[in-house]
Amino acid sequence: MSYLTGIISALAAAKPSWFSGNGVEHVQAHAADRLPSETNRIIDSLDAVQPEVFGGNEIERLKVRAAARQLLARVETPYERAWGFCFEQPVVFAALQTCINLGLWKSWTAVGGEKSIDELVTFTTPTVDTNLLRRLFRLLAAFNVVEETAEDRFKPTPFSNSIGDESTKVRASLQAATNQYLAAGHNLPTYLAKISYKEPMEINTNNHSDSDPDGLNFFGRLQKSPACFEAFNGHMEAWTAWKTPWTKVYDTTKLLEGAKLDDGSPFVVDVGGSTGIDISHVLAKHPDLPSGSLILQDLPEVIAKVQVDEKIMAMVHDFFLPQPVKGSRAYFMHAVLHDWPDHNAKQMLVNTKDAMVKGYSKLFVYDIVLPPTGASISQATMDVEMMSLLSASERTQSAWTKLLADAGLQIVNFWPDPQQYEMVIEAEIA
Ligand SMILES: C[S@@+](CC[C@H](N)C(=O)[O-])C[C@H]1O[C@@H](n2cnc3c(N)ncnc32)[C@H](O)[C@@H]1O
Repeated sequence: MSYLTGIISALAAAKPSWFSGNGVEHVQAHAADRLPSETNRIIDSLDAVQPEVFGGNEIERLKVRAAARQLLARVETPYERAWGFCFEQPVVFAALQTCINLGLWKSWTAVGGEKSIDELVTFTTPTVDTNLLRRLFRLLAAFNVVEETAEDRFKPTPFSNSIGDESTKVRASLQAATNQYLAAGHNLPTYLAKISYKEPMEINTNNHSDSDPDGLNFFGRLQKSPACFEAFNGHMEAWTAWKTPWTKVYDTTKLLEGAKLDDGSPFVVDVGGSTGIDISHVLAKHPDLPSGSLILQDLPEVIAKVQVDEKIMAMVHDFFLPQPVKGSRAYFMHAVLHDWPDHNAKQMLVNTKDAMVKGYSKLFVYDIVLPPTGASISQATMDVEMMSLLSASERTQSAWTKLLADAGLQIVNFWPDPQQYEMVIEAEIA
């Protein structure tokens, strides 16, 4: 990976001082022939970074992504950074959502190809004013959402195509932000002042309910609005699919040793497992498991829509009630405990522990473990989003250790994913 190491070194080398106060050099990157050779060399190596160079290696791609974001933080002036956060991002998002509302992405992705602005207008319902769409597309082209090939002509990009391709759940993820995340984020500073800057801990009356038109908390809103429910579950699917499958982080083959499988005993119970991506990873890795030994649990409205292999049993279960599946070899919770403050999370853990058999059952929690320093953008964003939406949080290693100990469980090991985003926490009855 020496090529990639070279790229990261080039990214790390670019510092504001390097431009010697020449504002033009870092603004007019395309006027390469007028720039000094060092500038050209750096721009050339940045331009050479294409998705193909990673050969499908996600770890290397994520390293370069992080370095590129750090590069911008170094090179941008404080004013430019502020402008990006507060002036650019809101209108780019507004343009993306408007085109979702008009059905443009879906229609364009279905046929594909470069289109004129007039052809793009025909994809919209209701029909958008041509000049309105031109203005939105000018912005989207500047942000590389679409490619501008000539005046009033645009090509789709992998990103714009993915918004129009429902299977990617990118549209659902954007829509979930419009439905809930943006209003809550906008409200957070006011809400924190209102509660005198105490750390939010209330699950019913909280920042989300403060920003919701009917005063509902996050899950209450999902239950009331099918559109919010659909968007959030889509976002969950996209997020879970983006992560490393837990069966690649912890070797589940170890669970087969000593497992009772021939008497109809449960093998893995996925608690709050949503549409079943994680439990399906177990079946994919161990296709010979007996029918019914893999169990997916979630709320009734989620289970009603689940489509999993017939070997997986989908079951309605509220995790604040006693766990009805006793003595499973493993109980698994992915991105579930991070939705709840400690006192609620402890209740869920106690309910699980009470169903476990000491010395046989294991609990696996797959969640972010915040490092003492240097949390990534993805980890730290998730932590404050949890505060904003649910009065919940991501946890450090010591917070996990304490939470599990309070529920009568002890941690056997932390298994970090190769992306360095989450860890599988292996635990058993203390
Ligand atoms: C953040 S999602 C995680 C989903 C899944 N484990 C994953 O990682 O993709 C949280 C899940 O908890 C479920 N949930 C919320 N409250 C619940 C409850 N009281 N009982 C069971 N499931 C619940 C939601 O429906 C949702 O599927």
